[in-house]
Amino acid sequence: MLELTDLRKRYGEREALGGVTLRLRPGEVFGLLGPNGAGKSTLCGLVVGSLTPDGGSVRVAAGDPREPAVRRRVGFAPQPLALYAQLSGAENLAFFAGLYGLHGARRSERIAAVLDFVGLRGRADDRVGTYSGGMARRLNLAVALLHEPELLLLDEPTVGVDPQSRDHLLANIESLRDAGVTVLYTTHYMEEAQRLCDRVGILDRGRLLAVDATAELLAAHAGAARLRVRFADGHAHTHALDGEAPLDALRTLAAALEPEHGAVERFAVDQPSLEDVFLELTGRSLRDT
Ligand SMILES: Nc1ncnc2c1ncn2[C@@H]1O[C@H](COP(=O)(O)OP(=O)(O)OP(=O)(O)O)[C@@H](O)[C@H]1O
Repeated sequence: MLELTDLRKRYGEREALGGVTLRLRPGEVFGLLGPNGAGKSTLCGLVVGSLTPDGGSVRVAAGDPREPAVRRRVGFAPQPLALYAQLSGAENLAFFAGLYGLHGARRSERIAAVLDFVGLRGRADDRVGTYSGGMARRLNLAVALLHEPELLLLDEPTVGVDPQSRDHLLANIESLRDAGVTVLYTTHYMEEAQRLCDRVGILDRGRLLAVDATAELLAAHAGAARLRVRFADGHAHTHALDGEAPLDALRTLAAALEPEHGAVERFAVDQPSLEDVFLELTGRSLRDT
């Protein structure tokens, strides 16, 4: 559905993408995970044909995304909102529907369908300037879906949105996946990627460091789950579980350390996360970048 081959992009001296090769399978939700500045927006711009590569190629359904017929197969919800604040939600949709070549009854039908899908029918006639950040993000998604794209690009769709809109957006992406839409989803929220994505690519400084199913990435790079225990005197102990049952490990630790540090006061099991994968691959924490 989407095929990137040795894709390169520079802005002057700055290399934004340094040779990215990636194939998205039809119907998969692919998470492109990387910190600010990793090159995620640049990659999206190249896929929708708004940027021109300096090297390599982008193929969408075996075509060039700069050709209008190919571009129409792609929906894009960009990170900077592409909406008119002074128009209502419905007027924004009508405007973009016109750009996609949707007219008459088909246009009205698609506008109603996407408004329902993102849960904004009740606010359709209000000016977008009065929307919350989360509602505007949902409308941004609605615009991207008007022409029923086969490939949907979502560039950080949940940044700065309230929890309710975030849940709505994530549920929307899940139903798009169920409907067979191929989704390329960029984020720096690893828990979202873990929840939604069939496969994840770790992008850092313009390079794809790893691509695999989330479970495989965790198994290969995130290490074991960890048991954290805190004792009555304040002593804290962390133990890598490595296949051991947490309660067995807790009993062993308690027997060994309680005589010196007093009773176990608190304990927790930390499951490995994509954050650990990022840390292992880059030596940096995703939160600190
Ligand atoms: N128009 C531009 N001119 C110059 N440099 C740019 C331009 N757009 C992006 N860059 C630089 O290219 C690199 C990749 O940027 P890009 O926006 O693709 O990253 P990103 O992963 O989407 O990050 P963010 O989430 O912060 O947008 C960054 O170093 C950025 O500063």
